[in-house]
Amino acid sequence: MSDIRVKICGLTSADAVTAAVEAGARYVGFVFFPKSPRNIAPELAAEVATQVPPGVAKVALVVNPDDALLDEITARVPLDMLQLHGAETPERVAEIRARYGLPVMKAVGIADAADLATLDDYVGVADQILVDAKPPKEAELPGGNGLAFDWRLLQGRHWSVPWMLAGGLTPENVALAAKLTGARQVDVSSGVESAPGEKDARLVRDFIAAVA
Ligand SMILES: O=C(O)c1ccccc1NCC(=O)[C@H](O)[C@H](O)COP(=O)(O)O
Repeated sequence: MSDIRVKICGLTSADAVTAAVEAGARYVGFVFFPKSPRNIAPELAAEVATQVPPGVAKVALVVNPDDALLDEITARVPLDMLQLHGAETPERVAEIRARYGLPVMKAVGIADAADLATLDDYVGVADQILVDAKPPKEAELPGGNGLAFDWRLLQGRHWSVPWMLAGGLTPENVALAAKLTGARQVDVSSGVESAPGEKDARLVRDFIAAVA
């Protein structure tokens, strides 16, 4: 048992949540970003979140959120963590953490070695960091693009907060990605879908089994 913790992100239905939980996911992610094919209404997220058992963290993914959006989501949905996936500054991360009393995971996009320095800005501010692929300039979405970065960039890197590897992970490549980077937590969205926003229960099982 490798005990790598898996986050399945972008769940949009009760069936998808059940598939993720039954397969052994330790985190389930809900995307609150209207441009995304994985966007979920707070009402539906609230409903499906109630079926998530203790021990599985319910994560709300937001992009440069204002307080009104966060007020609404946190009031309606029983959450365990906020994932900030935009250009939130360390100051804004600290503000959100203090205002909502929830752990915050800050996503940072990586394309080359220079981007790694940005991660350090959030250590000591965020509770966790999500090391993701940097989206292409023309991308509609700041994440969830199914693109990987060069995992060798992370070799020999250590952070004093828990971190998660993301970006283009699939059932086929996740074991190698974890081995090369030393990641103990991994996050996936597109790699376990049959179409954008449609989680495939078999791919979810295969992904988690690949790092079990
Ligand atoms: O998934 C989305 O649609 C999305 C929209 C806006 C910001 C982030 C988004 N997704 C991020 C993730 O699902 C993951 O945290 C991560 O980026 C992995 O995505 P993928 O490469 O698709 O596995």
